[in-house]
Amino acid sequence: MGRKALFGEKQKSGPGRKARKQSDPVFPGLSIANDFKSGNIPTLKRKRKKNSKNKANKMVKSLSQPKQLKPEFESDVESDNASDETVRIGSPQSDIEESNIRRKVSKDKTTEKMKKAKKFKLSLVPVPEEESSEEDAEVETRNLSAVLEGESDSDVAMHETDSENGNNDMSFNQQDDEGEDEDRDENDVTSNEDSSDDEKSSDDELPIERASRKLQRKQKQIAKLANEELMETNVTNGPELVLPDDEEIKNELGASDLTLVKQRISDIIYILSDFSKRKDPNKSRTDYINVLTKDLCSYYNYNEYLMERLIELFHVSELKEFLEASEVERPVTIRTNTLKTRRRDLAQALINRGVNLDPIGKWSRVGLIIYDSQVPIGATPEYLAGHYILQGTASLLPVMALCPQENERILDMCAAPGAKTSHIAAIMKNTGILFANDINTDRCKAIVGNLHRMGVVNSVVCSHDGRKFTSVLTGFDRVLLDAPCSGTGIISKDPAVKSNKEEKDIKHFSHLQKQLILAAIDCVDANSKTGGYIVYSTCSVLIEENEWVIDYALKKRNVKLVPTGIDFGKEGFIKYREHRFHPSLNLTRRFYPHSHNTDGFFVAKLKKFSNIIPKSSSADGKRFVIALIREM
Ligand SMILES: C[S@@+](CC[C@H](N)C(=O)[O-])C[C@H]1O[C@@H](n2cnc3c(N)ncnc32)[C@H](O)[C@@H]1O
Repeated sequence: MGRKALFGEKQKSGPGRKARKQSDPVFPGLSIANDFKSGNIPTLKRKRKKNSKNKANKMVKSLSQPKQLKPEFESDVESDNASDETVRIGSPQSDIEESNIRRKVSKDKTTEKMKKAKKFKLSLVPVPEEESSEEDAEVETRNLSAVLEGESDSDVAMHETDSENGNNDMSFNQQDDEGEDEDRDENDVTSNEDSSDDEKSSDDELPIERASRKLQRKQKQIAKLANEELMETNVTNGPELVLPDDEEIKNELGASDLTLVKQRISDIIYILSDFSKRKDPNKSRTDYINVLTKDLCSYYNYNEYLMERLIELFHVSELKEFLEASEVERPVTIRTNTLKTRRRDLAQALINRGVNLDPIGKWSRVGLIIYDSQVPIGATPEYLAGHYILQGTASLLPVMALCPQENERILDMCAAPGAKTSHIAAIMKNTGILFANDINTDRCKAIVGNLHRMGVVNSVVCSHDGRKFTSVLTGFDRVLLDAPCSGTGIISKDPAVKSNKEEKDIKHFSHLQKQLILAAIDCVDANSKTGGYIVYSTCSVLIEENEWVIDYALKKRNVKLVPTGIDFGKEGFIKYREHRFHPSLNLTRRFYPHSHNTDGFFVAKLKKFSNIIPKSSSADGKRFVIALIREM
């Protein structure tokens, strides 16, 4: 697994880096050849002598065989020196001139490219000091950015050959660079790149030592450049920022260009991250937060209420990461249905169909991440045969926390469309009895369809209001409450959440969740021999739908929080603004798109230790119901 299947041959886009034909040799001068002919190179060591000899031989041979420039080379010279027609280079002098032209063109272009690279790669590019470093730096920049983007060597090679096909300038530069690299390797005498260092180092220095020294020098340059850039950014930020008033913000919002807004977001975040030092003395934190809220709303299309909740939830710099990650879709993941197949076999079958995949991670034995696929992943024969289900990574976590056992009686209180139900059934190995309930009868059809396809035979699908499920059945070993929620953790899937979830919606969900969790607890038998557990989960990141609900349940019922068994994710909050939650809320887990590359998710696991409903809570319960009625 993890190996990419080769389905169809890759189109050859040109010779590889190593195999590429070198451009015609370029001679900085004839002195070496003449020296060699006269035997006047006394200080060279044996290997260098050999290299020089080879090179001189090549030079002599080349001089005796006049060559024509290659078309791509010609076009480059032509473009930069329009008056120069294609030239036959037949004399040493013209070779030298040719070499100079080539070097000039190459240097100009390399410098230009370096400037571009510097602009986009920011701190990753070394400052060019001399021609050869520029060329090395460029190659390194390409490689480094390839590494950062997760490309393999072959990918880098592919880019190079692509550029060869598509862009003569690129091709010319690369060939020229490589040619010069080889010259340096072949003959250090003519290289001025390391001359000063070479003087310092001993003649016996190993190539690897020389390379290492060169690398260190580049790293220093990178650090220096990064620092300079940081300083530059800092200088333009902070004190120079003038906060606009409401009228100005309104006018800006009318404009289609959000560049100004984006810049101000960065500036304000910069100031807020060290407020006492960077603030304008005449402005308060609230002033900055107000403008930031408006700017973020207009830039990312959120309503103000939701943005305010998120600003309260995250540190400003983390908030931006969350917002950015919520704009990007999560990777496609599937869960192997172990009732029908094994992950290894499924992976192989899908690889054979042209799917590029990997296991999700060590923590799951059934999940697979799909990088790309030549077939629609929701319509393969394996899918139709129920060998897998499309399921987000985070949605595996509540079932793992529930930890179903064979032969138990389990309730999935809000089950549609049944992804988690079928996961539970698979872990139970189709034993015991599993109730899949959902208030929405239409959505219950989806549960039935999924359970059929997946070969689940231990389930009863029913449609009741979960809040009243105690009047239907109780005495379960475990209950999963994957509660209806605002969906603030899955904004990348449903961007409408950003604008359509208002305060009243969050309040509505929070109340519904509190009612559902009490019902879920009441459905569980505290004396279950194997269980007595309730798992609560949402795909929301808001405290009102998560920690508040659990804290409420802890007060109302004889339950305690226990570890979820998931060894990643962030701890739930135990304090939030003026609120203080039960300290055990640190046992709950939060998952975020920007930190875990999963949907935003919350998971809590409760153990019921008594079936008695605390008396005080019944009075509270009445008050709660009255409050609810008033709000409706
Ligand atoms: C987050 S979805 C459940 C997803 C499901 N667990 C899965 O993994 O496929 C929440 C579900 O709760 C259902 N729901 C909403 N209110 C309910 C209630 N009072 N009782 C039972 N189900 C309810 C909705 O119809 C919706 O299907």
